[in-house]
Amino acid sequence: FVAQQPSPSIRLGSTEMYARKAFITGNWKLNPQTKDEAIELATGIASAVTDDSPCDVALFVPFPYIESVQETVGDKVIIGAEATTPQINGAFTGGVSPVMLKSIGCTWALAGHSERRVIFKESDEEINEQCKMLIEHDMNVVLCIGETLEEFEKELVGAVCEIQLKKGLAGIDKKDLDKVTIAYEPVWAIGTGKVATPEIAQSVHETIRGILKGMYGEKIADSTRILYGGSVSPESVDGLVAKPDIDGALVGGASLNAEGFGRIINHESE
Ligand SMILES: O=C[C@H](O)COP(=O)(O)O
Repeated sequence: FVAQQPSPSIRLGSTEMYARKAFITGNWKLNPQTKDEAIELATGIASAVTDDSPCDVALFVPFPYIESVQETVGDKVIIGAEATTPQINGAFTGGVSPVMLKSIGCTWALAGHSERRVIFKESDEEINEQCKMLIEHDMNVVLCIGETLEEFEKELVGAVCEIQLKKGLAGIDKKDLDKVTIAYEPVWAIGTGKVATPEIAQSVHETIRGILKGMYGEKIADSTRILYGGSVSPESVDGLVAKPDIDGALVGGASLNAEGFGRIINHESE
């Protein structure tokens, strides 16, 4: 069982249909507070991943814990970074580059999380540089996109997703889309307990897949995994992942509880 390089799709016979394997991912954000707690949490999560689990599993964890957590989970869980710096070296205090991450065996990272966009003021252009640099170094990226509550209320969801997708993926070639996962995270649902209904999330995911189709063609759009993020819980996961265009979840708060996240990993699947 090797989870480090999940195959995003399986071609079904001679049809143009692609089956996307579910992908459950956790984002620990600025948690937990010590390395020992991180190892304990990772141990619990890894024990929930079995050969019968219906998905690939990844955890995006704070930089100082990456190596210890990788050792803890072995090849059961992908371990990635929560953010990266697109520059490779030089005077960029606090930066962590893809090359540094690769040197410790870490080949996955998030880009464009709304907390990076809002709190750390990362622009679409900077996020695009991060994505391109990760791909140039043969790493995998989960590009996060999503609208604010105000944009949602003004019915700008499709427009916002299109801008963030097109700017985030600008200059990224079709042949590299197998290294890209998209996470749709409505800002109003993050950490608020207000999960988007499966119907709302499905409708946005369908729109996102349509935008990807326009950018890269049907095959790429059909094989790219699109995750939902925003207050996903053990109770809400089944309804979300049952929808045809929701290929998994990016889970914040609920990934800090091994039992609950284990339930999300081992969600109901057909
Ligand atoms: O990256 C994860 C998202 O920000 C969702 O966080 P949440 O599950 O705590 O709402």
